[in-house]
Amino acid sequence: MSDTQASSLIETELPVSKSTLGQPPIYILWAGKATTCQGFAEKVSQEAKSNGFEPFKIKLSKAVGADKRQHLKDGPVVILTCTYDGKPVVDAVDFYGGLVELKEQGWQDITYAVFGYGANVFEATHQLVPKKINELIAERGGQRFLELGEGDVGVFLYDTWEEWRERMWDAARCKYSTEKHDVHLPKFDVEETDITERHKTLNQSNVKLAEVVENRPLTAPGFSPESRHMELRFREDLQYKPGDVVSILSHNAYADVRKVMKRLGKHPLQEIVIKADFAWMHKDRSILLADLLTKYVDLRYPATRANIRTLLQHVPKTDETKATRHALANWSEPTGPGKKLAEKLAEKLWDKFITVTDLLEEYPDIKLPLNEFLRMLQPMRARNYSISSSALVDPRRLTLTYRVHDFGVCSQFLARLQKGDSLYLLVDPSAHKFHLPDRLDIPLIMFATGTGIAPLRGMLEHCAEMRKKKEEQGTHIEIGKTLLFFGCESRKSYLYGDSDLKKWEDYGIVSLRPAFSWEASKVYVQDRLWEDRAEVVNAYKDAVKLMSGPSERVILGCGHRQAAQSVMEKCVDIVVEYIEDIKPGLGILLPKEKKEKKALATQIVNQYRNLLYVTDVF
Ligand SMILES: Cc1cc2nc3c(=O)[nH]c(=O)nc-3n(C[C@H](O)[C@H](O)[C@H](O)COP(=O)(O)O)c2cc1C
Repeated sequence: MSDTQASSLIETELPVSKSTLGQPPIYILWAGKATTCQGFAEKVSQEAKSNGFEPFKIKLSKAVGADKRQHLKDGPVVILTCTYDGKPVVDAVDFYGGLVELKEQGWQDITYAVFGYGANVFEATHQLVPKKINELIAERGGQRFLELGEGDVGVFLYDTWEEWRERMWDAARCKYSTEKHDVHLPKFDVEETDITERHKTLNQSNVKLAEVVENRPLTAPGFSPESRHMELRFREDLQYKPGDVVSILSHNAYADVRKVMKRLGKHPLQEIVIKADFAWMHKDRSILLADLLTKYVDLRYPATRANIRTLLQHVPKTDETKATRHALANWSEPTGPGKKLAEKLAEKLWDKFITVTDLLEEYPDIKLPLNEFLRMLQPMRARNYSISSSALVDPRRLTLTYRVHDFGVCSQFLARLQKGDSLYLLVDPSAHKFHLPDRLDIPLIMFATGTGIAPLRGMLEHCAEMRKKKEEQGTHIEIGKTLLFFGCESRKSYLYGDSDLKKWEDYGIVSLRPAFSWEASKVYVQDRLWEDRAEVVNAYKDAVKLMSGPSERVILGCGHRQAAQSVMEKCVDIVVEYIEDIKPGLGILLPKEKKEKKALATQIVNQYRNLLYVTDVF
């Protein structure tokens, strides 16, 4: 804060100690109830120097009596006040009373102007106090240097005030022969703190700012769970490959924050000082509780059994709380006869995503202090999402394909974002090399379920864009045709099925093999794979011919763990049936027994895992 700013905020008392700057003083006498008048006084104070005056702000209550008045003669006096029910406000009562009772010319040699504000709905007493002060001072010998200003809180209050103030300065400068000059008015200066500080606190550095260009549903209206497509635009070029992931630090929904505050009986504006050493937060840091709950902790993390034991400790041991104690004890019993029930309930915690807050709501008997609640929470965790685009299209663009989970902090946060909103995220090269092979002419076999399509969509976009770019240059690039087995619940959740995937199929990049498990035919992705196994084997054989080594990834799967497992099992069956095509010469060595055949095929499939076949499961 500059000196000017600091001084303008300070209230003074009469007599004032004047500086040696040689500027005449201006006395700003004010009294109001709320902040209106304080703001007016502050404004005059801030503008004084540039009009050649040294400002002194004084409450009207401190300007009562002859001894005080005698110090007001060497500069203009500006009086700012209002009326309540025809009467002065508390801080103006003595001043007003003194003025009414004053018999002699006590205001002689004092130059003054009054600005009053009030509401004209109070017809009978509208502006009564400022008007009276204005008249009485004149009667008591004061010299008015400007007519009364009358602001109405209902209409144009600040216009009236600004115009009056301008006239007041003109008149004051004229009377005291001061000059208007440029003084550095205290700037309304703010410094923006590093917005990525939270990311650093939560162990995430090098985040990049992106703007939401699009955030639209991919599933048909009314389909649940909803999946969405988000397009982001960055300020700088990105270097990512399809298959890479981004890491996003989200916010808790305010509804969740409010639930906690209400249950713990905390006011929304409660600030706290962190006294314990949370690993992820500085000691002695002061922070708005709502801010901490919104940004730093995960409010949707299921309660642990240790959490429930802590909750149990905070239930008073009375007869009335017996049922609560019994219920919580069932939950947290790790051994003994209650173990089975406890395990079942613990599963429920995860199935239903039951949080500490949910338990607090369910059991009002728990009297949990705030520090204990905070201690139980996990820090907000960044969530990873596969990139579903290719940087080849535009290095500043990146798309995400995500499902909105009922209990998902991050997916719900993403779903709330709108076009034009911004978001920080970390673009992280994929740890497990879930990438396209270097040679794009190798045909690929892809499996996806649900939003597992994300990285594969990016890869297909990459292939399509590569071909398009070459065509634009008048050259041709051989792109191997991908077989995409895509498991969806129904056509309503066939993500990109009628848009991008269709477009790339028409372009010869991909051959689509959707499997709809909720439709009458009930086809799962592994069923479709089995149906088309002859083509899969042919594609595999074509790929092997072009491969430079066994670590070229030609089979890529992304989706639910269970689906990936079923696909692997089907691959084993395919190897059994097509062993001679897959491993020429091995056919005759294949054992006769079905079980042993399968064991050998499983061995072969496992051999290629993470080499030729990579999966990304969730
Ligand atoms: C209870 C009440 C009584 C008021 N009486 C009067 C009045 O008699 N005359 C008038 O001009 N304004 C009257 N006002 C309007 C106030 O002067 C006006 O709202 C002003 O902005 C309040 O200033 P403050 O921000 O210092 O509280 C009244 C307002 C309230 C709430």
